[in-house]
Amino acid sequence: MSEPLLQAVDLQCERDERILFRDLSFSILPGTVTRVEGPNGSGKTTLLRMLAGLNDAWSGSLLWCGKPRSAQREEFLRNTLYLGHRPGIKPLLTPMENLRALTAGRRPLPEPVLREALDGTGLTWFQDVPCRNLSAGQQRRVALARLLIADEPLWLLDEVFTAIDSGGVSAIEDLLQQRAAEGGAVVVTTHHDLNLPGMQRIVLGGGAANEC
Ligand SMILES: Nc1ncnc2c1ncn2[C@@H]1O[C@H](COP(=O)(O)OP(=O)(O)OP(=O)(O)O)[C@@H](O)[C@H]1O
Repeated sequence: MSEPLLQAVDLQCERDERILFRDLSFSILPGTVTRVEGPNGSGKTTLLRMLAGLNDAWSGSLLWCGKPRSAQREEFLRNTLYLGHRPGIKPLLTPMENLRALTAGRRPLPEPVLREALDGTGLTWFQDVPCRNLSAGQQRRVALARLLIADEPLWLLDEVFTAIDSGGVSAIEDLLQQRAAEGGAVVVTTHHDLNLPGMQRIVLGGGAANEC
């Protein structure tokens, strides 16, 4: 069996004196898709932000490739793609300008590759329109174009299906499965009824947590 990319051991997180989850342990193996599920306010976004290194208010341990994540933060960040539940795009910039900004600081990608990614999300005719003039789903698609060019082995995706139409939903589901088939790992929160073959589930709610 291959080594986990990410391992969580006895995670606990408290918000406003309420325990969101405790004793939460799980492994994220290469080649897998994991869905974090639970009712509103159960801590899905909080957990994903913890995994992404964006929230330090927790206890327990997180290992990246078998070693404490804190000791190899740069390597972890280089190998992880996090998409938050907001599209995170700038309204005055065009989709192309946004995609360039979203990928800046990573491996520089030539313009045709970025253009192809936007084409792949159905934004061919909107590449030069300011994003504030796009619909909610189209704005989300700009952020999702990152998935078409991402080579990070670990994807942490918060509510990526929000505002996406049914054709887009199946395209994203295919992408997640493709990432796993390529040996990557995906952790996703969603209220959409995602049910991929072999999918692991982390169920939050009621102050306890289970891995299924
Ligand atoms: N920065 C913060 N400070 C204090 N409490 C917070 C903070 N962020 C989130 N919370 C609280 O933590 C709880 C979990 O929030 P979180 O956004 O993780 O839930 P969620 O499961 O993702 O919910 P939803 O399904 O509605 O998106 C909520 O009760 C929220 O009010």
